[in-house]
Amino acid sequence: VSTATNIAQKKFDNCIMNASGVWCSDENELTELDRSEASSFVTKSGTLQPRKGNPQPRYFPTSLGSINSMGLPNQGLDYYLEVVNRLQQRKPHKNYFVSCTGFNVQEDISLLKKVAVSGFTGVVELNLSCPNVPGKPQTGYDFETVDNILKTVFKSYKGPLGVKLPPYFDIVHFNQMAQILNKYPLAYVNSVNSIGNGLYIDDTQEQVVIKPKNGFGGIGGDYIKPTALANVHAFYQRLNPDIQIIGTGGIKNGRDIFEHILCGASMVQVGTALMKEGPDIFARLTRELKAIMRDKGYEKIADFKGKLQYIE
Ligand SMILES: O=C(O)c1[nH]c(=O)[nH]c(=O)c1I
Repeated sequence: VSTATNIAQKKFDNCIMNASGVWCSDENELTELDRSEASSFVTKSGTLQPRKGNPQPRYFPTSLGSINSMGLPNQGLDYYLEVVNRLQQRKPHKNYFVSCTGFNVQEDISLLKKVAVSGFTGVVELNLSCPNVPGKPQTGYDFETVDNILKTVFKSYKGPLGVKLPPYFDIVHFNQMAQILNKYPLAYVNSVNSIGNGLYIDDTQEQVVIKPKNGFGGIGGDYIKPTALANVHAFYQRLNPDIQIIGTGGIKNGRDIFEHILCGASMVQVGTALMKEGPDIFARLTRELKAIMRDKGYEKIADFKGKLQYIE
């Protein structure tokens, strides 16, 4: 059986990789991902200037997942482009993803211009869903701004580009977002980012567990899998077929990956579980997915991608 896939007409020999923000903040972590069974990696979202991010503690793992309010700490887009462009010199090289995010549409344009002149030949992921920069609204929940950003971006950036979206919780919002997204030549939509502004409490100390924002942070892990699957399938049902879906959220075993692909995902990304288990997780996940495919008689992921059945 093969777990290979294609995104933006690029071949990946495995449909499993990291989620932006996890194990991808510097060259060391990116190199560890590159050496793992993951078929690619995406960098931490790069900004125009490096950022320290929010005060610690700003990440906390729980038995069912995680809460984070990192605050977009990163080395700056230039750093990630330098690392990735060096890795992509090797023969053969994998196809890589670089994530970036600006604080307004002009910054998004500047970031993409940097990518264009850098010689990067991979795929850009524009993060529209960071929930943890105090005072910065979730771009993905401002539909007019999303429309304006994509209209402006696609005037100047001609390379393969996907967007990272927050989770939506209303059918009308799925419809409205799909209507906007279908206007643009997107390579893919990546659903979902963490569920923003959750709260986890340590009841022995009667206290929150992260410092920023009085303990409010993005939720990942088991808590968000039903929401992630719904967003993957909702967009799979609504987007025109040349906009692919990357499924992120609640993946920690082969079954979770199988379900994301059943919902329509062409690639899946792992966040919280990767943070807990490290890059060895990709060998385990690949083994588990292949075992499920063998049991069910599927040769390749196209055999079951998007084939979720309803109850008539
Ligand atoms: O706080 C972060 O750095 C962060 N945390 C998330 O859970 N999602 C994001 O897109 C980002 I940019």
